[in-house]
Amino acid sequence: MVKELLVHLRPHRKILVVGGLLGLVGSAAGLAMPLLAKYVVDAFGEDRPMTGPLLWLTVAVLVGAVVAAGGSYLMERTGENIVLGARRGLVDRMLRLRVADVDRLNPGDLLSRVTSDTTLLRAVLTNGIVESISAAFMLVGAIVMMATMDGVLLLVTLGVVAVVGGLVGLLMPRIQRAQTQAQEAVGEMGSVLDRALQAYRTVKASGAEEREIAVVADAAGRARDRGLRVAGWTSLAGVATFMAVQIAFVAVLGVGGARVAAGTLAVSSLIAFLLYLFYLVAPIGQLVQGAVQLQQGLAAMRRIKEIEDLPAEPTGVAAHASAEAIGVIFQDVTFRYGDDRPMVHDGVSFTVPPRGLTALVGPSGAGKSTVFSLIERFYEHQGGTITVGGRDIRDWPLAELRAALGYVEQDAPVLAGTLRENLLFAARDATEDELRDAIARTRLDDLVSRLPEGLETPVGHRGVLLSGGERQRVAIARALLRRARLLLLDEATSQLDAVNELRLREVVADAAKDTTVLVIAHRLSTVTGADRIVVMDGGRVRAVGTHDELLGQDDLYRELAATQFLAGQPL
Ligand SMILES: Nc1ncnc2c1ncn2[C@@H]1O[C@H](COP(=O)(O)OP(=O)(O)OP(=O)(O)O)[C@@H](O)[C@H]1O
Repeated sequence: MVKELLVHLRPHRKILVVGGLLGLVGSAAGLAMPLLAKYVVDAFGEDRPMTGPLLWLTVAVLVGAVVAAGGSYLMERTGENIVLGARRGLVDRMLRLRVADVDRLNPGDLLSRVTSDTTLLRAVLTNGIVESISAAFMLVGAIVMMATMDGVLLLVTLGVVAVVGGLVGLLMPRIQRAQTQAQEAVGEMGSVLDRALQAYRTVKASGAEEREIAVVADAAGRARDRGLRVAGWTSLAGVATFMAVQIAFVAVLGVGGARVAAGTLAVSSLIAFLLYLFYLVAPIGQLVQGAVQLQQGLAAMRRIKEIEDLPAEPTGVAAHASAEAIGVIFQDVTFRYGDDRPMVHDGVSFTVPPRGLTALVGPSGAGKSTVFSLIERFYEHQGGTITVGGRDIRDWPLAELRAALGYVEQDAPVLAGTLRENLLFAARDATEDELRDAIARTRLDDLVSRLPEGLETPVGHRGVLLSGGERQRVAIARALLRRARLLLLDEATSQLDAVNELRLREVVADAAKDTTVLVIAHRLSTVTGADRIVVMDGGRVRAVGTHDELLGQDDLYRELAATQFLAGQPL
């Protein structure tokens, strides 16, 4: 794990070395001060002029302060760049993960890894490692200087420091464990908050505000408790450090005083030694702090690595080869969402020829949406073959396959931004004419003319300013602009008003003239207009035919048509 931490440091090593050197120069200037103070005291005792030593002392203070400030700025800057690098890497990986892996993860927890864990990384990489190096330098420097003053006093000091160092070392694994738990708690809090915000309207409509607030507050409380545990162990390490220096101070004062009385040690040497001893406080504190930060960084690194280690989908840019409609063939396809999950597709076979409208119908849970997920290769089917455009789906480069498909989800998500940005989301290079054509084909002209700023009107976070029917038409326009060769449309289950429903039907029928349209149908009007209907039940295809054929042949279809579809038209 330490190696992984260093990987993040590598690109910044030059600047870190410069910053580190500046820190060292600053420390060296600081280190020289007790010595210069000794000269001042000696000069005072020996009646020599003090101007020289005093001048040096002032120069050392100034140089030390300026150089240390410059070094610390460089380090902070590098820290920000390291966080930026880690965040970019993490976000890049997150958006390329496989859908199956994202299903298991939680959006709120993922967010906390990008925001909070990366910040911890900064502390360990800059303050932690670099300041620890300069602290170690200070420590060694101070010890060398102390050795030149008096060997006996040095041994007394080192003895005390070693005992405390051992004790602090024992605390480190506990700090790391507590920090991991604290970060997990922050992730959990993100998850529950995300859940409440995603279902914001449902929460309000259910009068569940209090309950949800309590759940999030609970999670926040857990994060606090675990944070406190980290603080507890860290404080203990701090107390041990403080005690070490105090005990050493008393011991040195006792032993040193006796040696001064015996005439084996000069008073100035004892003063300088004691000053060095106090100089040890900061670097020892810094080293302990560095070790704590290292534990925190390792905990954060573990959570970042968990995501970075997940496999990513292959990347690639799809050349838009053709806009020719393509068909789909499912042949004895088997699929389940996990080894311990039930079969969702248990030998699904059907053929959708190029062009025309094919409707998928079946009771809830029959596996209809899964058909779309497999065509988009959000998941990999386990048995049988899926052929798209005459080519096994596994032989398609992923980016090329998805470029050939248009996918309209049931709740047709609209992203924040303007209507234009939403329409061009899947086809950034579409021309103004193509855009106008898609708007006309999806009967969105009304909407555009009604919106205060037309296409440039922001449609709100998740498209809250649009109706359900409008959102679906925007999503279809998006798919058309992508010049989808196969349009996968999961029809909204929500009731649409007659005008919206008619428009949507016209749009779909229109698209089916030159594109293959596969629609998960929830409306009778859709199936009556379909060229063919595939009836799914319990992970299998039980019948294929037109509406009239199926009414005569298939009991389930007859029942579905009578009960499940909206009875908008007489049978
Ligand atoms: N991401 C997933 N992970 C695990 N199981 C899933 C996942 N998506 C769907 N399932 C399960 O697979 C089965 C088929 O789901 P699917 O969404 O394909 O059905 P459907 O026919 O589209 O149903 P509906 O009309 O209600 O949307 C269901 O039992 C569902 O619980």
